[in-house]
Amino acid sequence: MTKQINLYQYSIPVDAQLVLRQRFLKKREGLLVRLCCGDNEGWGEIAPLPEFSQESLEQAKQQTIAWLTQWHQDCEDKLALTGLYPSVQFGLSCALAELTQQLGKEGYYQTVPLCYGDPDELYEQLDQMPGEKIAKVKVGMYEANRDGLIADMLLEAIPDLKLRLDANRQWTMAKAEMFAKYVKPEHRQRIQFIEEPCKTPELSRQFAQQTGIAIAWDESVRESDFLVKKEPHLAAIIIKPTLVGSLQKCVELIQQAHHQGMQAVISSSIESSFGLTQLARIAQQYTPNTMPGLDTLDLMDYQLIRCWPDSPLPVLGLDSDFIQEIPLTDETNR
Ligand SMILES: O=C(O)CCC(=O)C1=CC=C[C@@H](O)[C@@H]1C(=O)O
Ligand SMILES: [Mg+2]
Repeated sequence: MTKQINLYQYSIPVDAQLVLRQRFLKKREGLLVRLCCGDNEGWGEIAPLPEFSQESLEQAKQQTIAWLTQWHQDCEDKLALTGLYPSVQFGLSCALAELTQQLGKEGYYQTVPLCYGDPDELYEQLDQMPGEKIAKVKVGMYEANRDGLIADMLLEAIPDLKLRLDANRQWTMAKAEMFAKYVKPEHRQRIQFIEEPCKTPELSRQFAQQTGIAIAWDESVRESDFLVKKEPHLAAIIIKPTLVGSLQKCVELIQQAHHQGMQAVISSSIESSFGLTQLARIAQQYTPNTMPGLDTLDLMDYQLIRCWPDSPLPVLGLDSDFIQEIPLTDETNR
């Protein structure tokens, strides 16, 4: 069957305030691949996240071009993704899944609103949220007692609210204890989990044990020796597919978590609206009972090709100045 491939590179301006670990991110860059085979086509986004991904965009690009060239020549259509960078595996596996109609069209577009510190913004969003009220609050950036006060205040003010908190391994045990001191014991059950509260997983386990507050693994999931294993107080694993790898690998992690009675939460690595809508479809298909963490589109000034339902952001098409087609060899375009 005739195969055709296109590769695009995009660069979208982002909100001036976006700080990723040590650096300000001024633009979000990535690749879009389009695979065509006969009448079918599949798309994927490959967007290593600075400060989080090990690979650079340039490395991902070179690897993608090499894989695409091989795929174009390959008759069997079974070209493996093993050994590729996680972002490359993820983007290509999505394109292949779309190509072979294995990724459903429906998406889980209700996502957990993300709050970076000002709780007032949350009230209005939560007010309009249909169904289960869940919010995610970043902690560990300011004083731990302030984090505790805010969490307790939100839980007090909204009796059916559930919270997810994310400390990104920022707290020492003393700080984590300080946080917990301000959250009344009767409110603690409504914290679905804190993602990686302490500087090490072992300290996070101890914190959960002492306070009865549930935890989730996020950074740990990306460590090479990570195994999904139920432990006391461990409620969920967070899966950021761009940082984890192929769709198949993500699905395995999800199934392992579900078999052991834990939640698996599909979460953003600040992809464009293109990648985010695919993540919403993955969430709908594989974690339909767990609201995904995909509330990062508003960090960007534009959407890219595919729209997030009801987003007011302008949409860039393939003809926009923010997107460039990367020429491949003549053969691959034929
Ligand atoms: O999980 C979510 O709800 C949103 C995604 C999110 O919080 C993050 C995405 C990417 C990098 C980080 O800044 C942050 C995280 O620490 O989990
Ligand atoms: Mg996190």
